[in-house]
Amino acid sequence: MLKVRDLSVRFAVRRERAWREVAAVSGVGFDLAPGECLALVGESGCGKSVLASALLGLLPGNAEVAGSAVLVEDGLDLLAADEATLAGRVRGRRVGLIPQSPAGHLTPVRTIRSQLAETVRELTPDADRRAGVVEAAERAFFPADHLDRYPHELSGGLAQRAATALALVADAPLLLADEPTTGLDRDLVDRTAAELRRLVDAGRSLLLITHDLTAAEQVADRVAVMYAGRIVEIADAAAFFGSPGPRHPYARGLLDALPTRAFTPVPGMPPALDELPPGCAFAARCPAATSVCTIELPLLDTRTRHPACHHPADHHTLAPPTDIPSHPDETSGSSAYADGESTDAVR
Ligand SMILES: Nc1ncnc2c1ncn2[C@@H]1O[C@H](COP(=O)(O)OP(=O)(O)OP(=O)(O)O)[C@@H](O)[C@H]1O
Ligand code: NI
Repeated sequence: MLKVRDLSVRFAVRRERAWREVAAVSGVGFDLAPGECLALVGESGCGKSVLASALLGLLPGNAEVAGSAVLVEDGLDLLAADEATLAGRVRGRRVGLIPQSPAGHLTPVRTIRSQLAETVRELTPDADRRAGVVEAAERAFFPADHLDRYPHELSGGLAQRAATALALVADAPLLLADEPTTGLDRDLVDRTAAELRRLVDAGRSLLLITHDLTAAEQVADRVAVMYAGRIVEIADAAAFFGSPGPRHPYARGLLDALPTRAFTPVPGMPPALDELPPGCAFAARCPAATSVCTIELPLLDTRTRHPACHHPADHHTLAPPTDIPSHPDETSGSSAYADGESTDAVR
């Protein structure tokens, strides 16, 4: 469905009377198949929404985009397409967006019913195939008795559901959902996750951007972990959330931060994107970092799936299951991470 290669986004910003370059997205690549959901996870500010905006041509004027994002069906490169093509043929029709801040995507002076009705008319010109407004609302669990309200009369969760309903009208084959479960209670999160999964099972491709690892686990086939603008690991969801778990120390840290797991947040903060260090951007926070990490930038190998890390957890040296007698040499050190001499440690 979609092939993204070497996608980078730079913002020019003025700070203290000098121009600086914000490296919001760097060298991102992934494929997305029909009937597949890829979850993009990572801390606030790591570049997830900028990536989605780049795919839809919705970046502001101070952004510079490089790379390609090709819709496989007809070879259209979303990054090279002009605004008329994107507005007339792509957005809403071929690529649906469930936006992160629904307020900005709803028209303030019109009711939800009128906005849905217009979108239904515009995107399904064939009257026979046209879904009713109530039906369109129901797909996103938007209650019919709230259809005559204006956006400002809705709670955050209801505005999110209205924006989701609008995004689903055209049955676009590719969906970008940017934090679609924000502001929803657990029950609605589960229902939204189930509806998204149903769309994927019906053949859509879904890029699910989320902080919510529990929602990602419910919906995704694969997980891409983003840190400081780069994808540092891509893994099958079952292996990522189950056994043997992710290999990148940051990805392992994200899971350990979950309340259902160790509940220990990754210490420290990500670096500013306008002053990234020369080596690994995670090195300063990483339990496995050594001197090479501060010098040499590790890159994800999308073919071998080797994570962007000099010392990834080596699944072959993870502690063996307790029912199998282990060789003493294999368990000494007991670190999940490969090698990394302590004399070489940064911290
Ligand atoms: N127009 C802009 N000019 C300069 N920097 C920008 C601009 N838009 C976004 N950025 C920067 O790009 C980085 C990535 O932002 P982005 O919104 O993609 O993060 P995110 O991963 O979606 O975070 P969140 O989970 O909070 O939504 C941030 O550091 C942000 O400040
Ligand atoms: Ni975002």
